[in-house]
Order: sequence, then structure tokens, then C-alpha cells
Amino acid sequence: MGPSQLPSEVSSNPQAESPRRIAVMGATGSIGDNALQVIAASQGRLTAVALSAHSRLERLVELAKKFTPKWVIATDEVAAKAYKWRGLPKETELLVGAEALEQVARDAEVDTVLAAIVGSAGLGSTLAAVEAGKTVALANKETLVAAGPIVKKLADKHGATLLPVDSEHSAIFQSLKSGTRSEVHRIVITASGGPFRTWNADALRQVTVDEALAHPTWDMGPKITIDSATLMNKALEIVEARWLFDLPADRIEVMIHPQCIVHSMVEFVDGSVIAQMSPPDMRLPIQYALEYPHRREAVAPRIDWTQRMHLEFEPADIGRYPAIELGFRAARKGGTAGVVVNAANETAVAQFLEGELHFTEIVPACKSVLESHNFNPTPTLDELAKLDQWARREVENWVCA
Ligand SMILES: NC(=O)C1=CN([C@@H]2O[C@H](COP(=O)(O)OP(=O)(O)OC[C@H]3O[C@@H](n4cnc5c(N)ncnc54)[C@H](OP(=O)(O)O)[C@@H]3O)[C@@H](O)[C@H]2O)C=CC1
Ligand SMILES: CC(=O)[C@@H](O)[C@H](O)COP(=O)(O)O
Ligand SMILES: [Mn+2]
Repeated sequence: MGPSQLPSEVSSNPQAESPRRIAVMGATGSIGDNALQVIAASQGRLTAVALSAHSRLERLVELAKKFTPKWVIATDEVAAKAYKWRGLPKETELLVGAEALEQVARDAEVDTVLAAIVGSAGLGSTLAAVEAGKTVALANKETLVAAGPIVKKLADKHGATLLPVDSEHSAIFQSLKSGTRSEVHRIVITASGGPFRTWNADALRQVTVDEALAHPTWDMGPKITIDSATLMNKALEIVEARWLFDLPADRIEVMIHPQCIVHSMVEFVDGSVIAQMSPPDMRLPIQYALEYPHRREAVAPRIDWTQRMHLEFEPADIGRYPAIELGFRAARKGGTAGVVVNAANETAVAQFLEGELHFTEIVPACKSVLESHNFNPTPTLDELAKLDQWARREVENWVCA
């Protein structure tokens, strides 16, 4: 856990009264939407200086009218060129293309980059922010899954700060403050179990896209919602935690906790377990990262202690949830395992959403591509990019045995 990356204290903006300038990468998504609510409610402490979108350009213009950022970034060049740009505030400059994300992420007028683009498309701007020594509020877990050791090394080198936004990792980050690093026995990542927690194997084979998109507790974008249903989200989160907190895989546990009130826990050497609890609402971890190290009144709801509450925890059965075993395997192996699992999963999820793959084929496809890849323990970024493309092709050509 390098001090530059997971600090116990981050200095506030040098000019105490000036707002913290946030570049919201992925502003049109679920995290983007929650983050903009947090920014709007921050009483001027936070300001959105950049907003990015890929396909939802009308929504981007609406957001620009509300937040008057210095930049809006439209990453899909074809869509951006075809779009009739009307109504952007005159103070707002339109930038087009994925490179603009990196340009803005590096800009001196940005204090914090909120990495809320989905999938490996979020890697470039996150790396640019890290290389510019910025604070990165990291929702995009795929970045750490694919390139964790490289991102961490660059963060150390350039003095960048990585602050978790993912609810479990935010909970662990907050809980870790109760002890020193050598006092940590293990971390326990909680999992909702997804919409199919109680379904049998026959029923799982018939899962439809709509059923998989109906998460019982969280309202999220489509890709992560499918990941939650397959438990691949937990696999990605195991790898994310492994690199973010620099913990070996055997110090990570997963527990199914359907109520999603305990967002994760840290067990210390003396047996004390410190948990972070709150209703399932991403505005709290987003706010914690954007306002860090301060705690502020939140827009997210609080636990209602006048109501009876029932919290359940059960061990994650690896036989029932093969994705979890895959996550541990990728966390243990490191090297190219993460990029391959991630790219395979992104492709398999896209195929499932297109009706080209069954729900029950997603995890086996990822496993098969992981097992057949040419493992490299110390890849460069270029090698990761090549393997990412290779894994995508493998899934496209994959036929369930
Ligand atoms: N949603 C949640 O509660 C949580 C999400 N996360 C993580 O946060 C990230 C974002 O998730 P979520 O907000 O749910 O996802 P959404 O699908 O809701 O939003 C994704 C965002 O990324 C943009 N985007 C999509 N493709 C590209 C691309 N190729 N290049 C640039 N931008 C692109 C979208 O633009 P557009 O919509 O304009 O096409 C949108 O702004 C994911 O990594 C997820 O795992 C982590 C914890 C919780
Ligand atoms: C809100 C959040 O952080 C998601 O990653 C969430 O954890 C998904 O829920 P499950 O993967 O536990 O179903
Ligand atoms: Mn999560």
C-alpha cells in the first residue's frame, strides 16, 4: 500500500475556498449521474469542469447546460460528427475523440478525475490522470483488473492518488483506517448474490436478458448489472482489491450478503471486524472519494434505525459461483491473467446482451480463454493491449464444449 496511492490524508485544494475541479469521465452513465448529483449538492465545494459521453450526446448537452463545464468530450467520433450540436453553453468547448479524454485528464485545471467510463475504454484516461499525478476517483474497476501492477507503479512514480469508488473497496478503504497495515488479517468482500441467488441450474439455463438486467438492490449500468448476475463482478472486485490494497489473494474472502447494507469488512489480527454500513446507494462512496478526506452531509439516504433490520451472511459457494474461483485465480496469478479475464468477460457480456451467448456460457467462456492464453508474469502495456484484443477474438469464436 504505497503512501502516494492510498493516503491517510490528502491535502485539500491548495486554495482552501476554491472548488475541487472534477473531470467526470462517463458523465452520462449511472456513476456519472450519481456523481453529478453529489457535485450539485456540494454547496460549491465541487465543480464539474469536464463531462464526457460516448453515445448519449443529447444527455451530454442537457448536462452541459446545467453544469457549464469548461469542456464536454464526445468520444464516439462518428456519432459526434453526425450530431447537430445545439444548446451548448458558450463557455463550454466541445472536444471529440478518445484522445481528448487523456488531454483533459492531464490538464492543470483538473484536480480529480472521476473514472466512470465502463470497461477497458476507461484505461487510457485513467493512466493519463495517473501519469499527471492527479487524484483519481476510481469507479472503473476494469482498469485495475487489466493493468493493476502497472497503474500502481505509475501512481507511485508520479505521486498520483487512487481513491476507490466501488462500494466494497470504499468500505474496505474506510475500514482500514482502524488499524495499521501489519494489523490487517484479511478483508471480506460482500456480494449481493445477484438476481439468481436462489435459482437452480435448470432455471439458470433459461435466463433472459431482462431477468439478468433486474438487479435486486443496485441500479447500475447494463454491463456491471450482468456482471453482478454472473458473479463476475465479484471476480473483478477480488482482483481490484488485490492490487488496490496490495493484498495477496489468500487475505481476501467473499461473503454473500443479499441486503447490501454491509459493503465490506476488514478483519484485524486481534479478530476485530470493522465494517462500513449504509443503504445501497452509490452517492455515498462517490461523495467520500470526491470530498476525501472530509466527511460531509450526504444526499444519499441514511439507515433508518427505527426499523427492524435483518442482515444475512453466507459463505460464497465456489461450486455454485465458478466466477469467484476465476477471480481468485486471476488475483493469484497476476501478470496477464487479469487483462484476459476482463476482455473475455466484456466480450461475453456484450454477446449475451446481443442474444448471441447464453447466460450460463459467460463464465465458462472466460475460464476457457484464461486457461488457453499464453501467460506472461510481467507484461508491458503494449503486450496487455495485444492480449486484450486476442481474448476478445477468442470469445467471439468460442463454442461451448
Ligand atoms: N453503476 C454503479 O453503481 C457502479 C459502477 N461501477 C463501475 O463504474 C463504471 C461505470 O459503470 P456504470 O456507470 O454503471 O456504466 P454505464 O453503462 O451506466 O455508463 C458508462 C459510461 O461510459 C461511457 N462509455 C461507454 N462506452 C464508452 C467508450 N467506448 N468510450 C468512452 N466512454 C464510453 C458511457 O457513455 P454513453 O452513455 O454516452 O454511451 C457512459 O457515460 C464501470 O467500470 C463499473 O464497473 C462500480 C461500482 C458501482
Ligand atoms: C454498487 C457496487 O459497488 C456494485 O459493484 C455492486 O457491488 C454490485 O453488486 P453485487 O456484485 O454484489 O451483486
Ligand atoms: Mn462493487
